[in-house]
Amino acid sequence: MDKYFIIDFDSTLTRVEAMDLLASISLQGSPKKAAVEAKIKELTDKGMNGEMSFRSSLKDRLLLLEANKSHLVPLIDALKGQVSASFKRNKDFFRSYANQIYVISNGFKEYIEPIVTDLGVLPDHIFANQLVFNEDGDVIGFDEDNPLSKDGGKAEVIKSLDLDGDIYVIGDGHNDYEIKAAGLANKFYAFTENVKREQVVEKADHEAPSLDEVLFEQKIASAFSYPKNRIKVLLLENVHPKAFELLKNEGFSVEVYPAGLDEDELCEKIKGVSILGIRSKTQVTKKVIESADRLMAVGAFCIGTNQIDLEACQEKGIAVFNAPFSNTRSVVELAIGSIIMLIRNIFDKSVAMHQGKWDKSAKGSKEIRGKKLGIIGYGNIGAQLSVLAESMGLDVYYYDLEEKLALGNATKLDSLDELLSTSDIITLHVDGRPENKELITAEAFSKMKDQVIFINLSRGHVVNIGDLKNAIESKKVAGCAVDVFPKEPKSNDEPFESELIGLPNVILTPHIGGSTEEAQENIGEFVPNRIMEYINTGTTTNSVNFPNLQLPKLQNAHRLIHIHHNVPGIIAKMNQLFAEHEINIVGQYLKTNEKIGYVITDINKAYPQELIQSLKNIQHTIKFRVLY
Ligand SMILES: NC(=O)c1ccc[n+]([C@@H]2O[C@H](COP(=O)([O-])OP(=O)(O)OC[C@H]3O[C@@H](n4cnc5c(N)ncnc54)[C@H](O)[C@@H]3O)[C@@H](O)[C@H]2O)c1
Ligand SMILES: O=C(O)CC[C@@H](O)C(=O)O
Repeated sequence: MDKYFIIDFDSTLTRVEAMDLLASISLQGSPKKAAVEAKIKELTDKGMNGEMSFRSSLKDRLLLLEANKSHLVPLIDALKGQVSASFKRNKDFFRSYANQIYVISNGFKEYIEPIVTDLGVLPDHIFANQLVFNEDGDVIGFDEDNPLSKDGGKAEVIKSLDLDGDIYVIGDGHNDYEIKAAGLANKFYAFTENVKREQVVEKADHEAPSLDEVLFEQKIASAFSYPKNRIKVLLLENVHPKAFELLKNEGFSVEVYPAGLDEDELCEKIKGVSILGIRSKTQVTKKVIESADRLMAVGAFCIGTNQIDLEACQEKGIAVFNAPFSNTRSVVELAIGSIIMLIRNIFDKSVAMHQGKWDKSAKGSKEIRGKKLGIIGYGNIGAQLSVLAESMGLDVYYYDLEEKLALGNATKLDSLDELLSTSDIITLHVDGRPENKELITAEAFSKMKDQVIFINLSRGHVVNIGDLKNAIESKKVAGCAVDVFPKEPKSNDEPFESELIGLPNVILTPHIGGSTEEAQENIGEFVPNRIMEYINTGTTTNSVNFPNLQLPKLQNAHRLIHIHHNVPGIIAKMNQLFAEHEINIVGQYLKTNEKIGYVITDINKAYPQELIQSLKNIQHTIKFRVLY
């Protein structure tokens, strides 16, 4: 039995309503423009939602337009750039099914035809209204004999086509649903890539957020082996809206949640999720990973990844990405600001002023110039701080577990103890690895100079808070800034509790070292781009737990991704299978780390399903994915 596809034009095949676009062209420069456009939009929606008869909606809109034949050229040009993304990428479908595809629209043939014939729709498979012009070329109406100018017109046209086969309707409006309601279609797909009309979706047999979804459902080859809208993304902890926008535009189904989730909540929520986005609060534990049934990637929308069980992710073939330097500068600036505020006791002075107390005195206030700044952890943040601090006259010392290049005139110290005893100001910029738990305890404080300034913008568990409190109370520490805490509230609605509350010359901030608009927007762009690269091409650049592979763009080939435990002989077994199936390898890329091997194989021939199964069955396989 043949399959026929009836496709709507406005807001389905193109992202926009052509009449809205025509209005903005024809009313260009007119003082009425905004008001008329709004009215046209309202009439379009009413017609599409079924709140108003279609014919009246069309008539009223045309009257408002004041359009002329000359406006059609720029309209067609503009529409060419507005073809829906999933239609654009599935040109093969239009070619292969040309005899079975019809575009039936209540819009106008004058602009529909040039757009859809470009896609490969046959001219005699296009049904639409026709404009009527006067001798000056002004639009004065439409051909009222055309069935598509009437309510129920689409059904009438389809009936007249007398198609012998199954009929599938793809559209966003009530008038598309009417075809199914008239008993003329086997299925109505509510197309929601551009606009989602709840009243229409409710009545549809299937919601199609893209053409890929329709093709997947119909078992027809599509540009994507798996429709992106079936890939669920869960974004927690209020990540920047940019991330939502990018992932949504990519076609994924994205859910956002403003706060963090605890382990049990996340174990529940993670089911069906392919991409998880978190910040520093959500703990992605082994239990969470074990509950995840579809997870492919985790995005840490921050620098630190200590909140993620990276090994458990590796074991399940889940790639983890972060933003290693998007908020570096913000943390450094806060460190500099804190140093100056603390060394001058500014916060306490300011609080006193707010209480009406004037305490003009230089006692305990110092310049930073010439003071010894000790940086523990000379990574991206530590090193950048070193440069800025030096330019402000601080004498920089650092200690790092790894060999690091000293920037400017900074002095590398060989032990933590040496740094503790040398520095007037100590600032922590180590990562949150478990071994750093309580790196700074009473013992460390006892090795510091008296009246030291102490700053922790790294991770809460790195410092024993009780010991810090004692050091402040005993005046060992003259001032401190703490941005990170062993226990932090999950959201802004939870109260903050700490032994440090109320202590003198102590700046407490709610883990906002990296929370600037610039940094968050940067992160909101950086992490989704890494994840999308991974999902679309297999590239793992910047992954923190996968071997990093930068892959070439794929052309006319299929890409197979195989993730396995790093044991000898896997690639030989894979290639033996390719040889057995007489499949030519056009590119193969392998990279391993201590735990896993990551192999990408590009092949130039359609692959049989048995090959896929055999590749999955290779012992030590963790995950297998076909990209195209
Ligand atoms: N407060 C915030 O909002 C905020 C923002 C960004 C980053 N951070 C924290 O800052 C940390 C550092 O960020 P980064 O980008 O500089 O990371 P990084 O990985 O570039 O640098 C960390 C450095 O610390 C060193 N290190 C680790 N443990 C050490 C130890 N015990 N003694 C000495 N050196 C040690 C490492 O060798 C590395 O050079 C992040 O891991 C994150 O936890 C906090
Ligand atoms: O924004 C966050 O939640 C964490 C910021 C910071 O700790 C980081 O690791 O980048």
